[in-house]
Amino acid sequence: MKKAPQLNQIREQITSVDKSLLELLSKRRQLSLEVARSKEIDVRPIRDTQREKELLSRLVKQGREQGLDAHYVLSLYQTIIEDSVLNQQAYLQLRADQAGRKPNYTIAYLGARGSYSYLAAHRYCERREMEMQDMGCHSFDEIAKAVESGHADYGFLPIENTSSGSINEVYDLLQHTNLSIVGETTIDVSHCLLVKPGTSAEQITAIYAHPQPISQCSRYLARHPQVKLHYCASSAEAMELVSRGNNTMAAIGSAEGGTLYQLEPLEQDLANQKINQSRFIVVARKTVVVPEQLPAKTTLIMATAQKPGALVEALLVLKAHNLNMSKLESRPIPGTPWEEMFYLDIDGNVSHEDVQQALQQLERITRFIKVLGCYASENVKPTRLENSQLMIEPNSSRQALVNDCDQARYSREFKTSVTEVLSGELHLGNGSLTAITAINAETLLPNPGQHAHALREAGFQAVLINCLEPLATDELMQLKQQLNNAGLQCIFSIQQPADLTILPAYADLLLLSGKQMFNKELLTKMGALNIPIILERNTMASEQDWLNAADLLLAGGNQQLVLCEAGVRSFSHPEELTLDLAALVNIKARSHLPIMVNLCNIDVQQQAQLACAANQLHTDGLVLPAADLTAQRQQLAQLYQQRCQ
Ligand SMILES: O=C(O)C(=O)C[C@]1(C(=O)O)C=C[C@@H](O)C=C1
Repeated sequence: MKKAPQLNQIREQITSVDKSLLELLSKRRQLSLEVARSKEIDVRPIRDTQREKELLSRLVKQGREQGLDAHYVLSLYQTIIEDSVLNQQAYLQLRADQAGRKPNYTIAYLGARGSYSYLAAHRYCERREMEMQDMGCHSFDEIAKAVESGHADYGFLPIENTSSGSINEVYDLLQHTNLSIVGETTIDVSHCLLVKPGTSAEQITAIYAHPQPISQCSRYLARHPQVKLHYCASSAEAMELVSRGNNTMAAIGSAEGGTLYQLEPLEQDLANQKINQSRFIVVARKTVVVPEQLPAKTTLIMATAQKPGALVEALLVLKAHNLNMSKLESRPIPGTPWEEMFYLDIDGNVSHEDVQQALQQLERITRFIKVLGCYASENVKPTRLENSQLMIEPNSSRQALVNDCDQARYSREFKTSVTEVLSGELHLGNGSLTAITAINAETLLPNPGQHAHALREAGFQAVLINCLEPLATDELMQLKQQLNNAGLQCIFSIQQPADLTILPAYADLLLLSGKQMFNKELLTKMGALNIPIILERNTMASEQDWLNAADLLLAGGNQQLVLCEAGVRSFSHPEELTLDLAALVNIKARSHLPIMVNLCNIDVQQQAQLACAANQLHTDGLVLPAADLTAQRQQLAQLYQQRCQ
């Protein structure tokens, strides 16, 4: 028998190859900095996508000759180029700020060493070769105060997470502080199960974690129901507790943070979502000037006039100046019910003419407007290659994994005209507002005919029926008939796979509950139906997850699809849902599918105001919970009127 080569010898060779790879990567970084120096003198933009395309297509070709597949080479180099661009940006920004350079900087952040905020701050400083003195704080307010009072030079505040959405507390804080946003940074949040060395999985009886990681790892935790969960104020506190404890305890945190507490990762990638990232903003007392060559982002807050269409009017100003809005968020103004403050991120430099002009125009049509900061954008969009360049060679097993993003069925590239979904008098996607009310079957059943007419008269076009208990087929039939007789469409919600065996026969439309959004089998089955489907977003789903689910459904053949935003989880109040209004705008830009908003799971106090905001942003439909019909009739009249203006 042939003798197997010695494992140790092969590993030694791998170690030596890895060392050479790192040396080469370091050399490439140095060269990239030389390029930045040359661009500083010539005043050329950092990003040169033409050069990147040439470089990537050559590398993909050379990689193939070495037996490496195109996607592997492409994703490796996209990471390398992102690093190169961010280093060049950091270098040029530093050169611009040179006059104010200090030997070291005090950085205020949430939690203690090892927390995700600490890691973000650490990485930010490392790239800028800034000596960091860390100042852990207990709250966002404490961070702001530390910077305002001069005890810290910079503050790091988490602003959004790909799984749990915007962090409202930080947005609210920005309304009251005079600090400026001077930078941003995004980190991968990779949750691990951290234990004391020598601990085995069977020994663990308690897990310590911050509520945010607990909600982001819910599926992993559900697989271990016997383990007791302990909520902590920060990931750092959880790690500290475990480091002082015994082998029955584990913490959820990053592997990097764990090393600071002598903890080892027993399991990795615990989060429900594969891509889990957090974006932080950096605040300081003084503004910075972003050099010409850097892609800049300007964040502003504004309160629009109290009249219908005011927000759209403001957004049209940005459009007229060709300014892209990368984020839109709304928050209530404390003490002024029904009024809200909008937060906008614009791709543009505040010192540029187009941004200046847009701001002046906005000043004329808003009640309040303030620039929170202009800073270098760290959103490095990867350069893509043509699909033909990435075509997988025959016999490659990776072919099935190719996700042809440019040709995604939900995208505007795939279909230029907006999809219109018609069912009876309900018309979604034609620019008008459709109003749907959500009611439990038990409420409707005693007298469905009378109920249906009252709902129609109040201004609704459809009823979303929730069945708390399974209904008999004659009851289902009765509900549909009575609603249809009153001119209303009947929507049933699919909460679990079994619902699909009965409900389609008695519904005009079906709503797939967000809870089932990741259920591929169910998506495929609903894609095979010839009945309009409303696809609700899962509270933990990113926009891309949601669109991917839509794509799977469309692939089944059913093109009568409507998306429905129903709220996502946020950092500050993970137990409550936050309506993601920016998703409404983003999805409309990316997809031809109609999109509506379900307010049933949102805090009652905020529903009226959010309905107004969603209407101003041209939502195709609104789902409102059952309420007093006279009040709802008035609300709908106002919304329809607002829409016509
Ligand atoms: O060639 C350049 O101009 C560079 O700045 C280097 C580099 C790279 O890392 O390869 C980085 C950014 C540019 O967009 C293109 C290429």
